[in-house]
Amino acid sequence: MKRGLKIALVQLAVGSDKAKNVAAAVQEIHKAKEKGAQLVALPECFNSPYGTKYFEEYAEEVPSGETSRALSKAAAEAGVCVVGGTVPERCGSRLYNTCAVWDSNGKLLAQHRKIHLFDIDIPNKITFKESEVLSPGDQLTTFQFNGIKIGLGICYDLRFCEMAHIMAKEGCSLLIYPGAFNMTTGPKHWQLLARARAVDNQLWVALVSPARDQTASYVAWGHSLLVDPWGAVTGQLEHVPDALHATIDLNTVEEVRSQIPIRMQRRTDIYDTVKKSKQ
Ligand SMILES: NC(=O)CCC(=O)C(=O)O
Repeated sequence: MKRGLKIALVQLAVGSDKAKNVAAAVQEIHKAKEKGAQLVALPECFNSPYGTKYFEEYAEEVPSGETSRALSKAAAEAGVCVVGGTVPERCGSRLYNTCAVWDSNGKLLAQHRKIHLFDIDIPNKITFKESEVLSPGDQLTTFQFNGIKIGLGICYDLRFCEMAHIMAKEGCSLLIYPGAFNMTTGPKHWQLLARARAVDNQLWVALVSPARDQTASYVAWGHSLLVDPWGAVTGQLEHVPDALHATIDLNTVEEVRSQIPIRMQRRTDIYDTVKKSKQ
């Protein structure tokens, strides 16, 4: 018997008009529902241009801000789970890069703050320092929807294999990363990292990017994609606004895990990946 979850990865065009960005997201959630999606995932930084100079201006409280309220309402009206990409979140004097997840009644299911901030310096290519304005989150985030345990990461979080490994160990069959790689690292690492996390952990991996805007100060790579637990890319968009529809088949997770049983073959007497509990 096929046990599946129908998902839509929505590669939104993001501009400087916040209300327009949010309205476009709401419209795409309804469109995805019409095409049969049960879970709709949006990109990193979908209500604001991506860049440290924008975060303060576009930031809102989560879940009480206007973007959260619009997504919660859209999730309830469409009757779908919404993995709400990310927004710059204001919490007291701090800003975070945050993904909120809404169930099909519009109730907040999960809230993940990006743990690994995007601070890189590739001379003559790209220098970016999220930590100039953002604070890092300090916990891993998983949630259940329709009997499937799903783990969340945000963009640069994808580079950290320990995080994915722990979420897999905690029972996740699907990891979703709203992300916005760029024109330097995107072609080199975007698909490679998604396939690596999928094959290492024998689960589904979905990456959701904004569409590319050549006029933006940060040009996103696009290419939202889905990788299966064998490490095969089962669907990938180009760089223009679009949506990827697919079914997450849980049988594939069990098939790979039983046929290649690395989960039982780890030499944890020699090494381990442990989750530290917060004091
Ligand atoms: N928004 C991000 O975290 C970008 C990450 C990225 O581009 C990378 O190469 O990593």
